[in-house]
Parts: sequence; C-alpha cells; structure tokens
Amino acid sequence: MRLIPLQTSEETAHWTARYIVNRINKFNPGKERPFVLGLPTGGTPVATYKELIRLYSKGEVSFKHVVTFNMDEYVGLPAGHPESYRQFMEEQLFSHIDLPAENVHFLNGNAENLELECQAYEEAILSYGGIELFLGGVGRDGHIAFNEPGSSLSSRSRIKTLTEDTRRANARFFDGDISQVPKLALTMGVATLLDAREVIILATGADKSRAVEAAVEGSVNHLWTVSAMQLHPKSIMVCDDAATMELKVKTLRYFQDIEAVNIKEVSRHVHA
Ligand SMILES: N[C@@H]1[C@@H](O)[C@H](O)[C@@H](COP(=O)(O)O)O[C@@H]1O
Repeated sequence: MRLIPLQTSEETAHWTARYIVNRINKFNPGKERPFVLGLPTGGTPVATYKELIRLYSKGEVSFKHVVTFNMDEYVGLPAGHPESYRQFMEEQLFSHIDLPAENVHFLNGNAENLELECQAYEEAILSYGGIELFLGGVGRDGHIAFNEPGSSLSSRSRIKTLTEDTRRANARFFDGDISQVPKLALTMGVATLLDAREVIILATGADKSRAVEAAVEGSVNHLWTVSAMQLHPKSIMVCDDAATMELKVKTLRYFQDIEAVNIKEVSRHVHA
C-alpha cells in the first residue's frame, strides 16, 4: 500500500485528478481498448471531479474511450431523484466531460430482480476485461462502497442493508432527514474492488481518521472493510493532514519519507 500524506483536501483532489489523467493518457485508450474506471459518490470525491473537469477543459484528457462503473446505488429511489447516485454523477462529473452516455454503468436500484441485476453487473465488468483503476472513498466506519462492517471480504455485487450510522451520515443529502435515506443499497463487493488492477482510496477530514488508522495500521478485518486494501497489490490511500490524525507518528513519518520526493513535485504542480 502507498499512503500519500498531503496537507489539504485541495491537494488530495489535485493529486488524485492528475494521477487519473496520467493513467488514462499513458494507457492510450481506444474504441477497442477502453480505459475502465471505477467511481464513487459522496462528498469526498467532488473536488477531484471538479479538477478532472478543469483538466478536461484544458484539453489535457479525453474521456471518449473511458468506460465507467459506479460502485453503488440506493435501492428504490425513483429515476432522476436528485440524490440517486446516477443523478449525482451526472451533475458532478459526467455532464461536464466527453464521456459517451453508453459508456456509463450503474447498478440499477429499481431493477425488478435485484440479485440478477448484481450478477449482470459483475458480468458486465468482466466483459470489459475488468476495472483498470478504481477510485473510492471511505465511510467513517471504514466501509468501502456500501460494504458495511461485517461484509465478507470475498463478497461480490449484492444487496446490502445500510447501517444506522451510514444513513445518519448520508441524511445530510436528504434535507437532514434520516427517514428519507433508503435502507437498502446495491453495492459492488469487496472482492469486486480487489479485482481492479489498481485502487485509490480518498480520505479527507478528521472524521475519516479512524478509518485510515484501521486501513493502514489495523489488521485485515471485515469490520473495517477498507482494511482489505492491504490485500491489494496496488492500492493507494490519499489523505489530507486531518485524516492521518490517528496514525502513529512513526507510521506517518515512514510514508512521508517514502513520498517526500513526490510530494515536492505535487506542491510544485498545485501551487504553480
Ligand atoms: N456509499 C458511499 C461511499 O462510497 C462513500 O465512500 C461514503 C463516504 O462518503 P463521504 O465522501 O461523503 O464521506 O459514503 C457512502 O456510504
């Protein structure tokens, strides 16, 4: 695991967007060989999406040959509901870039047969040869996508019951009213995420510091599903200063030393 310990959430957004753009460009995707990108929702990635849009408008990247798979979706929100994850992605990213509509994939939380829907999603990912790069966030309790505490680390896309904590945290998007937050969601499994060739987890703010601690210093544990990233051959945690608050000084120094050269490069880029 790489840990990128940056100072501000703005820096995490710049670092991550730049990383994604470089990966897409290096991959040099084409119609027959698209770049498959996994994407999250939530408050954390919004700044990264803004930066991706900025880099796109500067002509630094095209999404024409990018295929996306979002990691989760609420069950039962009517199509076009402002808080459905599909709508969220339209507003925050997709409507601002040249990503073709047919390249966008979501779990359909209104499918007649939710189990078949999840199975078909896994098959769709495989049909593209798997996910090249997965961007994810993390919940306060260490969940990735909607893999709540206790989720099997070998889980696949499926229906999950949301915890009270997650629903309370997400109530801010539903006029602060927890009763409006769906109780069920469809989510990729932990194993689906682990199958991606590379995973980046974004964590910003003190709220996420215990999840970062569990991910980096804890043992691999189904109660903190983000800790499964330790099993991934190429995972990166991108953190701002506040998110690293629960890490031991020694741990943080270790990762800071390793990334020292890179961090200099980043701040030169961000503050140029
Ligand atoms: N399903 C999403 C997760 O994918 C996201 O990582 C988490 C944290 O969201 P935020 O970035 O708003 O803290 O919220 C939800 O539970």
